[in-house]
Amino acid sequence: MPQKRDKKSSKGRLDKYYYLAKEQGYRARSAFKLVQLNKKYGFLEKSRVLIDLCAAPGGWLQVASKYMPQSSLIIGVDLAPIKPIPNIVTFQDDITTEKCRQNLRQEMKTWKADVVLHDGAPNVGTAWTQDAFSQSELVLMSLKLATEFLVKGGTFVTKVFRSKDYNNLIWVFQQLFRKVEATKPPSSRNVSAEIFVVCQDFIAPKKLDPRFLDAKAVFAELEQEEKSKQVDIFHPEKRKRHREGYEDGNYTMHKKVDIMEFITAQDPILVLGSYNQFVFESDESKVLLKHESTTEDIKINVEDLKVLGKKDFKQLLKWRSSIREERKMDSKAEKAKVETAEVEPADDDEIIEAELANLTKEEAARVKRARRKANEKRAKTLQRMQLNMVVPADIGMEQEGPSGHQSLFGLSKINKLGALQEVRKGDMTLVDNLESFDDDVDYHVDEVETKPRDPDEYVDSDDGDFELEDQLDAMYENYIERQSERDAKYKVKKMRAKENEWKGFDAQKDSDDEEDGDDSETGERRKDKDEDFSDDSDSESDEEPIPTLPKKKSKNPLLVDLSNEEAEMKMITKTGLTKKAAMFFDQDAFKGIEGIDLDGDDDDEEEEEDEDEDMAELDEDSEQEAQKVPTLNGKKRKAEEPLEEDDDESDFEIVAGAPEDELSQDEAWDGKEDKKSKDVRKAQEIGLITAEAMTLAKQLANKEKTKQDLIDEGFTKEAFRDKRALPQWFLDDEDRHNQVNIPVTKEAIKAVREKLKALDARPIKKIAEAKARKKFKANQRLEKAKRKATDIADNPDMSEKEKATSIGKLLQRATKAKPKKEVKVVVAKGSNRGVQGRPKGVKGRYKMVDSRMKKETRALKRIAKKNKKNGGRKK
Ligand SMILES: C[S@@+](CC[C@H](N)C(=O)[O-])C[C@H]1O[C@@H](n2cnc3c(N)ncnc32)[C@H](O)[C@@H]1O
Repeated sequence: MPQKRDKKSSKGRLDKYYYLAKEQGYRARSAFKLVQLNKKYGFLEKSRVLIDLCAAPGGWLQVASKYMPQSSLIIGVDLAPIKPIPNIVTFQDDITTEKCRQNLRQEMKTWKADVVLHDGAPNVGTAWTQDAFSQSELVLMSLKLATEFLVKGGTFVTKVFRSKDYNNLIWVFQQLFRKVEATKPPSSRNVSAEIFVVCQDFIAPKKLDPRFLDAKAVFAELEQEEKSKQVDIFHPEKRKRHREGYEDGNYTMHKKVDIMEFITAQDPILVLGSYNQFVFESDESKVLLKHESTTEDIKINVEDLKVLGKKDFKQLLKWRSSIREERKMDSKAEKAKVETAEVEPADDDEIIEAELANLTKEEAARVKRARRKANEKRAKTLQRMQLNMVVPADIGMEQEGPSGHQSLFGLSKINKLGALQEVRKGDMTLVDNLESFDDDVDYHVDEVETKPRDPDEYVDSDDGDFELEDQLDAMYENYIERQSERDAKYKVKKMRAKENEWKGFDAQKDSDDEEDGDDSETGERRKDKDEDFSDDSDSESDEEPIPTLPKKKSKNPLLVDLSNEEAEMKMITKTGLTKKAAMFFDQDAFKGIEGIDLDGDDDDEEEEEDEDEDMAELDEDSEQEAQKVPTLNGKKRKAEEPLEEDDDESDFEIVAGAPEDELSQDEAWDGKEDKKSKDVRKAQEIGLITAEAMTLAKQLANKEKTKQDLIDEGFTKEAFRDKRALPQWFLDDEDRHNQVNIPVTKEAIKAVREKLKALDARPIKKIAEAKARKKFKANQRLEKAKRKATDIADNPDMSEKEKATSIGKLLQRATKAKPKKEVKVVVAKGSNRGVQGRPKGVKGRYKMVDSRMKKETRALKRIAKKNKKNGGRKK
């Protein structure tokens, strides 16, 4: 059920002045208007007598009493009752009446007022029943009272609304005061048409022409040229809205119209902007009132259109759309009719020009959208970084990367035509076809993105709506892209289990078909797979990029030529390693290890940057290399051999949910097949997990050994031993004593230890998240306190000392740690003996204790003490 809208909070009514007023005990936020006016003109401090006309609820009176000298005479009058304020005289009257004048006279006795204030508004507190003329009249009436009670040289402060009468009023003020200034204090809302006129130095003429204070004479209509009010039907939005005053010829402040006007209007936005209220008066609209889609929210919203928030606004437009749709008011025939009736036939040049203009506009919109998307993405990443949820390395991987030659696959591009699905299947024909009409892809994209808007669509969903749609689109695209990325990663992981070398899509096709089973695999299932890997990608920085492609130069626009990069990779560094190898050993895990510290040139920043960029890829390669080892060791299959997915003896068979086995990870590498699957899987996931793997990887990278050497070494007598017929006791014995002696270097052991240490030190995801959350909340608290402190600091109404204490208290509150929750100790005796779960009458955290536990704790303490005495030696 829709929530009732809180009128007070809409339009940001509860702004900082509202809170400040609350904090400082003012009855109304309007008090700050007088504070600010007085700050500018300084009339209160030097006054002894003040009259506040239209003073309820008394905010201005409070300010006056605060700033005026003690024992000043302050009188407040209003139609509404004013709650008593110490040392202030208040009474209830209509300031336009003689009675009010008499009462004032009585209170003033022989005194003259130094200041007369007037903040009256006829509409306040009631419905908008009065018109602007009454407001101006009220001002004139207050001026009349001011002229009667003001001392010569006194000040008159009044609120006026910008209207046709404004200039006339100012002219009258100028005849009676030497200095007249109109001003809008910062606390007066911009959306309000009110301004304040401060009239200083009252002339106090001996004789006053009564026409100055006669509304009829002052507001006599000036002869005005009746301007043509032709509405530009092609650009209705250009019609100037008189936000801060009244439309010519229309002096009513509150305008209402039957809701059918809004429903049937060609431009509903214009109607919305022109009226204050929609009413259900006509028969047709009465039917609408009972319509099921006319919710309470809609009914409330239409009561005051000037305070509509964006959500309300959209809600109202959507409601209008639904009604129009239901009544078939948007039929194309009708639209066409309107169009043909309104649009004049244009010549060819005009059409071309219009089209060009349209295209430029669309292009600009597209660029803007792209920029916004990029900004959103960046903001999101930054936010995640602030939450410590990512490390910079992650960011690099999340970035789309420069479009064009840098990115490996144009996944988003091929995805546009559903080709990604085909690629998943391994069918490259569609993708290859793309090559020939690459431009078309862009064309299609543009066409989709910049489809001209239906005029009614425009009307029915404001600009904000489109922005929202765009944002959602951006998020969705981002999501899809990530999904395809993950799909690729998923495939890579799977493929790695079967294949040593990437064969390209074509070679991969068959195995992929088998592997994916039916390619019509639902999105649901694919999502599941993604989820399996999602933890990986979210929490680990070592996300895996797509494997390198074959060197064969491909003309396919979707494939990036990496030959140059590969050549670069092969460059020999000063240390004698290939650049690729040097970069591999530049990883954190190898830092500080003498033998592996291969960075020969620390100062070469450029190279370092390059290395950073490619690190992920290299890491991947190295992992692949390392992961090939168990395959080669355990089973003699040549790297170049095609895969046989269904080979039962495949070393990389991943057993789903295989039970944990107790074998050491090292054993994963020595060719033992059955129980090692878990270790192999771990090795696949984590990469270089063992010292042996490190050693082999180092040897490979240093070119001490070739792949062939490793394959050859894999041919041991152990590798071919058929263990199926052997008894378990024998196998266990063999496992224990017949270990293949693999030479492991000191450095490798150290590196592995470092790596494991780093892994241990890394908090688990949940802890990291909780920490991030805690930090985020603390930041928020601090931000809030800062905001409040700024408000206090800006408050002109507080002394420096007051400000300092308030801010101090605020910060103290913000930084104060929450008291630790107490744990109640409950002794398990009496009614609590043998109680399962929470004992009766115990709230919050508790701990059950019993006498046995007490004795045991004491005994433990005693033993510990004894041991300490004996220097830790046991007897
Ligand atoms: C904006 S409020 C004044 C707020 C006041 N300055 C304060 O700070 O609390 C306007 C007031 O004008 C009063 N008012 C309007 N017409 C009046 C009239 N003819 N005579 C007396 N008061 C009137 C309303 O009752 C309302 O309380």
